[in-house]
Amino acid sequence: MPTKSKVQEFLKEIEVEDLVSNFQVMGDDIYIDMTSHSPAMHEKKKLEVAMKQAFASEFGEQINLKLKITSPELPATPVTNEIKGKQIAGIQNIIAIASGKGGVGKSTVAANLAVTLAKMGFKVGLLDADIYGPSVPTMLDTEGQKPISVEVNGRNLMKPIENYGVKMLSIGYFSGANQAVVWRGPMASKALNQMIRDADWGELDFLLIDLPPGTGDIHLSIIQEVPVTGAVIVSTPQHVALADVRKGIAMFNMESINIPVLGLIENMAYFTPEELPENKYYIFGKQGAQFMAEDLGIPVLGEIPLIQSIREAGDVGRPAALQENSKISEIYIKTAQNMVESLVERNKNLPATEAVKITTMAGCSPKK
Ligand SMILES: Nc1ncnc2c1ncn2[C@@H]1O[C@H](COP(=O)(O)OP(=O)(O)OP(=O)(O)O)[C@@H](O)[C@H]1O
Repeated sequence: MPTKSKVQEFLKEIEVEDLVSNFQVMGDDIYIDMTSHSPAMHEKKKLEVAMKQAFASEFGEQINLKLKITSPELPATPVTNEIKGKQIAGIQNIIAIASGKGGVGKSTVAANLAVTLAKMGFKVGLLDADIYGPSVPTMLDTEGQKPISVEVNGRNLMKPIENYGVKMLSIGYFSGANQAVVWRGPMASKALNQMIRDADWGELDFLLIDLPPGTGDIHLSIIQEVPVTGAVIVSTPQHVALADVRKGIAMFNMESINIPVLGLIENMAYFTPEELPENKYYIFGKQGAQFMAEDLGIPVLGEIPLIQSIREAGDVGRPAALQENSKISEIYIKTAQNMVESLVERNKNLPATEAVKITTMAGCSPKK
């Protein structure tokens, strides 16, 4: 038969003591008043089921657990963003690059941003989480390479492949990558988690994660398990693409996720012919992203033109932003600076974490 002190001990053991405001034991009846972590109905239900199971296995099926679970008091001040998931030693900032829709150039933008940040003197990693269509190996000319295993502090870790000053991992480097298309969410997120946590990334200022397009369960599991500092959304100016941006942003703003959106990058914002670099043709419409960003209260970090050489550069594995003193490299430097500034702004809202260190690099200028 449970006693009050045994119940007290058990509440401590299962680490819910701080949620319990009152409890009584009367024979096999145990009354517990407690508060859930979140007001969401499913959270309360989850807590109830977990408590019932735990008590039945500790004190026997005959006990009668009478739970009263109330919602936590909503804080008077708005909740500040917090870093989710366990910190990854050595990695200062994890940025998710997302798009509401496929084919908007998210991977191209991620690859160009990565090489630009590296050129600016940051230590950069790029994780290709687009397991259904990995493009990092092609875009950064590392196709066919195989990450080796290294021993670090007694653990066998994957060593990321390196090119253009960027460390990278992609499912595309592993045999069986073709099977990834049939993977379900949990398998995919397990593979990704390994590429994040069982890899020798070393010290990084930024780990960019090229997410798959859309807003599926892979996204949810990555962004819930990985301590993402902020998200960058890539879109083209068309209405259909912009409509999906709202969905992407809504996902990051979900109560259980709450990852700040650092801003929007408008890709293929206008067309510029190679021979007339000052001419801009807004073939997909003008300022759509600008209006949407204003509406959603997020900054536009950059407007990347539609240029033939961006596509060609992606195909040959040398991101266009690497072309010294070109318009496109200038645009990417400005975009990366805006992203860092937005990150600094975001980090002001944070409790002191590793991520805050980047504030010392505010307004960073490109390496000479
Ligand atoms: N600004 C640009 N100018 C010209 N071509 C571009 C530009 N951005 C991307 N592209 C080209 O568009 C195609 C699609 O780009 P990319 O693979 O980066 O899209 P994505 O959004 O990552 O696609 P998905 O996530 O659906 O695989 C590529 O051929 C790429 O070279």
